[in-house]
Amino acid sequence: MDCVGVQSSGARTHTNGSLLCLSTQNDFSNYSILHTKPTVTDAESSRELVIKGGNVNFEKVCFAYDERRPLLGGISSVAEAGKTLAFVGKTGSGKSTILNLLHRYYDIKDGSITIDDQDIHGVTLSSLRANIGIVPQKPEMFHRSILENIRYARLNAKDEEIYEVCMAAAIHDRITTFPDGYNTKVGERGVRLSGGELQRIAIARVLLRSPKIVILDEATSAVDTATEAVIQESIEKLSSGRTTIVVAHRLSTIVRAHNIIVLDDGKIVEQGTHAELIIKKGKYAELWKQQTAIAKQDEGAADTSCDAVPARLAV
Ligand SMILES: Nc1ncnc2c1ncn2[C@@H]1O[C@H](COP(=O)(O)OP(=O)(O)OP(=O)(O)O)[C@@H](O)[C@H]1O
Repeated sequence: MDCVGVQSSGARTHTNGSLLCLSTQNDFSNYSILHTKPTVTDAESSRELVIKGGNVNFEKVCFAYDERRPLLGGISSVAEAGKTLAFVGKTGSGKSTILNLLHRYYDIKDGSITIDDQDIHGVTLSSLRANIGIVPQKPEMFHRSILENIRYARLNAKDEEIYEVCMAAAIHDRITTFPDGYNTKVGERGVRLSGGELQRIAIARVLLRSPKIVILDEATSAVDTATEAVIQESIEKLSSGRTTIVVAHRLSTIVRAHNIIVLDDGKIVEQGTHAELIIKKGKYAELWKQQTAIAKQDEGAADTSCDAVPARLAV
């Protein structure tokens, strides 16, 4: 996980998906979680993951955080090599959980997830995570400069390479407007940066590492239309030539996805391209109608009909 170990002034541990940040001023022995055995570990027979195209296959995936409350009830779908698979659905439907399972923060209860025909439970965690780049909802930053925060993704990257990925992530011009430019300190956990800036810096980090598979958990917070357009531009650069699995809250960011899965209560209720789902006039079309209506209220410009995709978003 990109965020593990990023805070030079603290310690982190990651057991069963929970993340704990501790100050170095504390006596760690008081924290029992540090002595907790991780529940997700390498099997003795684990091999290194070998990426060919980056085909990700979810096969009847079942999962529950708590046995008494089943969450995912048999999710099957494929993210084809180099293509984009998007998950949408109401809050709590299990979208982020699917990303957590792919990254093996938790192990699935039933079914399988394979990458290029290799079960993710049969490969080493380090090789799995090295081949998947994550843009999380809340990117982790450490209180250093923007340059150092991005270089964290590849320690031997030259400054010029960092500028390049920032240009691709549509954040370079913004950074250069800061008085200290790339040397700007981001504040603890990046508090001095806006949500949109943090997301683009996280995209730049992944671009620097250049993995074949990318996971993008879109931030829920609303951004204005102009920011959305630049974020969209950077996401397109990120997705290009990579298998991309996106959890989307703003449907406008996934209209070009090759397949969109609509989840409800941990089950797939619809799937298809944006155009197919709009024609279907089901849950996705309803959500699209609601979001474009809100955009119209905000901007006073968008067309709210399900049939008309705004030109900027045309498939
Ligand atoms: N670590 C956890 N332990 C127990 N329950 C969890 C955990 N993480 C998530 N859940 C629960 O699982 C359900 C699905 O959560 P998940 O984050 O996957 O939903 P989501 O569709 O991504 O929601 P959102 O759109 O709000 O981000 C929710 O009811 C949530 O409360």
